[in-house]
Formats: sequence, C-alpha cells, structure tokens
Amino acid sequence: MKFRKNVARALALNSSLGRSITFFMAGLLLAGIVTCVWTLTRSWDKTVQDAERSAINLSVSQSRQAEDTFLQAELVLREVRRNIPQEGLASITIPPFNTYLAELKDRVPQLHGVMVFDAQGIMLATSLDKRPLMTNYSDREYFIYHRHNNHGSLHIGHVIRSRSTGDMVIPVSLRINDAAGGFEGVLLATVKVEYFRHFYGYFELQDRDLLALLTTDGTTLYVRPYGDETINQNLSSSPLFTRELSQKDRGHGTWVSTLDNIERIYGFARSERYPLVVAAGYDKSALWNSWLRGSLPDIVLNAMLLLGTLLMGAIIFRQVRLNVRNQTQLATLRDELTSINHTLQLMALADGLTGLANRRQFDLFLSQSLKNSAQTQKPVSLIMIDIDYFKRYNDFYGHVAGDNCLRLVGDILQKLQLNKNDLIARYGGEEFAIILPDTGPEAALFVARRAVSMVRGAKIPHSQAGGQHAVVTISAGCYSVIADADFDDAIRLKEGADKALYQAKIEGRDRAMATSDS
Ligand SMILES: Nc1nc2c(ncn2[C@@H]2O[C@H](COP(=O)(O)OP(=O)(O)OP(=O)(O)O)[C@@H](O)[C@H]2O)c(=O)[nH]1
Repeated sequence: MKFRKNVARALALNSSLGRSITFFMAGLLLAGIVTCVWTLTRSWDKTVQDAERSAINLSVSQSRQAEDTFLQAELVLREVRRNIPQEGLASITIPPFNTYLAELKDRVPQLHGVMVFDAQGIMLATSLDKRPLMTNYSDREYFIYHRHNNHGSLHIGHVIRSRSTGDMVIPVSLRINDAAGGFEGVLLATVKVEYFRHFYGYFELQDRDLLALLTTDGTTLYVRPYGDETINQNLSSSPLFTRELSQKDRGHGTWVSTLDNIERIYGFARSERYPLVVAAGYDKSALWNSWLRGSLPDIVLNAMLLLGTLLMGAIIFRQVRLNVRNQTQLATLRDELTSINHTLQLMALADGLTGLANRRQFDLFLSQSLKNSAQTQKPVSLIMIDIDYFKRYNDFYGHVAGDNCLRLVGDILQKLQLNKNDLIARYGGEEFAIILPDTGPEAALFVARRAVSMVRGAKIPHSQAGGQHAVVTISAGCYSVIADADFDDAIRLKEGADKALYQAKIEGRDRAMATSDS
C-alpha cells in the first residue's frame, strides 16, 4: 500500500499531466525495449542462419570430397580386376603384379595399400613393401561380406588397423568371381584415415567445432577434432540418423552430440554414390559468445539509450511533481483568498454588533428594490425603527448594556418571519430599518406593528422608559412608494418613513405609524 502510494507520488499519478507523461514514458520505454530485443533477436537469428548455411556448404563439399576419394580407390580396384588374367588368380605372377599394384597405389595419395586375396583369404599380392606376418585375411569383415554377397559393387567397411603397417585405414573392396561366377577372391584398397585427418585440418574451425565422416549405419570413420578414440563409434542413436537423415539427404539442425554432449548447429550431407555421410557442426555456445562480443557495442548503445530515456523521464517527472505541488499550493492559496474575500464581503455588508445587514447593504438593497419597482410598478415599503429613550438606557445601564440591548432588539426583528426578499438592517445608532419589496402600506404597517409588539413582549427591562411597563419599546414609521425613475425615490421613501416615525414618537412612542403621499 505504502509502496503503491510512493510510486503514485513519484510518477505524479494524481495529476492528469503526470498520468499522461507516465503513459507516454512507459510507451517510449516499452517501444525501446521491444525494438532492442527485436533487433538483437534478429541479429542472433541471422548468425544462426549463417552458421547453418555454412555448415551445410561444408558438409556438402566434404561429402563430394569423400566421394572423390573413394571413387579414385574404386577406379584403382576396377583396373586391377580388369588386369587379372583370364585363367584366374592362380595364374598371377607375384613379383611383377606387386610392382604393378605399388605403381597404382603411388598414383593415388590417399591410398594406404592395394591387395589381392584368394577364396581362402590368403593374400596373393600387395602394393606394400613387406608382407604382413599373418597372411590369412579370411576373418576380415570385408572378406566375409564379399564371400556372402555376390555383386560387383564397391564395399566400404569400418576402420581397421592395418596388419602390415599398424595404420588406421578404411577398407574399400571388390569381389572377384571365377569364370563360372563363383567366389574367387577379394580386391582390397585401404584408404588412410590420416588422409582425412590431414585434409580436415586445413579448415579454419573453432576448437569445439566438429567435422565428421561416417558410414550411413552411423559408424564414425573420422571425427575432427578428436583422435582415434572416436573412430568406429556407433552414433546411430544420434538425431542425425533418427530424425534428419530419415527425412532428407542434406540439411541442417541443432542437437546435442551423443559423442561429447556439446550442442552444435549442424549441416549434413549424404553421399549419392557411397554409403557415407558428412556432418559439420558449429559449437553453439562458442557461436553465442562470439555473437555476444560482436553485438556488445549495440547492446551497450541500446542500454544507454534506455538509460537516457529513464533519466529524461526522471527529470520530467521531477518537473511535473514540482508543477503539481505549485498548482496545489496555488489552489490552496486561491481557496484561502476566496474564503477571506467572502468573509470580507460579509464584513463589508454586515453590521458587526447585531449581525444584521449594515447601512451599506441597506443602500444597495434599497436601490435595487426601487429599480425593480420602477420596472414592475409594484410598491416598495420602508419601516424605520427607533428604540425609545435609548439615551436614558445608555446613561442608566451603561454603553455595554446598551450594545447588548441593540443585539437583543436585532434578534427579535430577525424573528419577524418576513418574506425571503425582505431585508432587515441596522440603519445606524439605535435605528433599524426594514425594506419590504413588492409590499404595500397596509402590509408594511402590519409588519411594523408586529415588530413593536414583539419588542415590547420581550420585556427587556428599562427602568427609565417612563411608561407603565418599564421595558424597552420601539417606535416605527412606515412609508410606501411605487418607484418613478425620474424622481429620487430613495430620499422620498426615507423622508416618508422618518416622518411617520417622528409621528409615532410624538404620539407617545411604542407604536407604529404610517404616512402617505397626500
Ligand atoms: N450603546 C449604544 N448606544 C448608541 C449606539 N448608537 C447610538 N447610541 C445612543 O443612542 C442614543 C440615542 O438617543 P436619542 O437619539 O437622543 O434618542 P432617544 O434617547 O432614543 O430618545 P427618543 O428617540 O426620542 O425616544 C444616544 O445616546 C446614542 O449615544 C450604539 O451603538 N450603542
């Protein structure tokens, strides 16, 4: 609650200007944040797209390169098969044939060796300088494969360690049939894994980026940047095989590698000719860090802009708060002045002793009433009232008691239940006056008599009054006119009423008299 109050005060929410500026600043801030996030998101998306494109291109080009590498091995094997005599493998003259194989192998740098095996797996010829110690190869996967699969296409096996040199090699083999179509032996070319290690080393890649050559059954032939420990790993459970390659031959995707649990952005391509796949993956966290470093100036700039907006907002809010405070102070001041004015107005128009209208208000009211009368041609009556023997009262009871007596008479006159348009005023000294607009002489005399009677009935002691009751009494004189704009009606009215009052005094006081124009 307190927090909400503080926020409302800080943002000057209690003023419409404050509210408008709050909404404007909030909109500006929101637009700034949205633009900043949108720009950065787009920039990151573009970085990812570029990485995906680059990964696809790299995997496609390396798939082609792998195809070329194995095609050259296949061409060598097919040439060897063409050069096997009609009579079969048994008729090969070993030393010259070994030389022939060595020459062929030297023409293709990626080849580790070229060999010929008979139907029992015995090595008959080899391009290698020295023969391996164990000469029977019938346990090798490629040999078993060809013995059981009678077709003339190339077979690419998993990586094996050469029994003659100890090198890691990829076996590429062809079956040889005899004249009757039966199994006669196997032609083998081995491709150096080192060749791929060397070739993949040319590419400018980050430490944790990956370039892998695999067979389509998910077995790794070589994975850069790793060593021999990742060769012949089964990655068939990787999203590359379970998700991507089951749908398309080339493409991109992001997944966590089953080999090292690193998330990468991958591109992949399957060879059209051989059961091979190449995958190129960029380490996503390295890419993120690099993007972050590159985007840092933008981020700092955007943050500064947002900070600038906030600062500007703070300054504006400070001004608004000051403005609102000044306005509040001004409003309070204005209210106070209005109230003082009102009091002053009342004071200017009211009699301080009795609270009745004063002489000034009497004159204004009389003037207005006469104007109305001139227009409506209805009569205006004036009753002039004077306290009897008031000098004696003052002399006997003192001026303070005299003032109190004036207040009491004022209170009694206020209880006369006049029309709301009538005005009772203290005319001056111990004299009162009642203006009765739209009232004729009879009604005025009736009111005057009631006033006389009520004051007498109040029984305010006046031992010096001289009458039989020894109470304060009043005398009243009434006069009525229908105003005539050409004439000084106020003087006429006052003189008439004074004359009647004088008459009442002469007649013995404590009474009301009326005079007329005649
Ligand atoms: N205490 C008090 N006395 C006032 C005030 N204004 C006028 N007086 C007194 O009222 C008295 C008026 O006396 P007069 O005009 O001679 O007449 P009166 O004694 O009332 O005699 P009549 O009018 O002939 O009955 C004077 O003594 C004034 O001093 C006032 O505000 N307070």
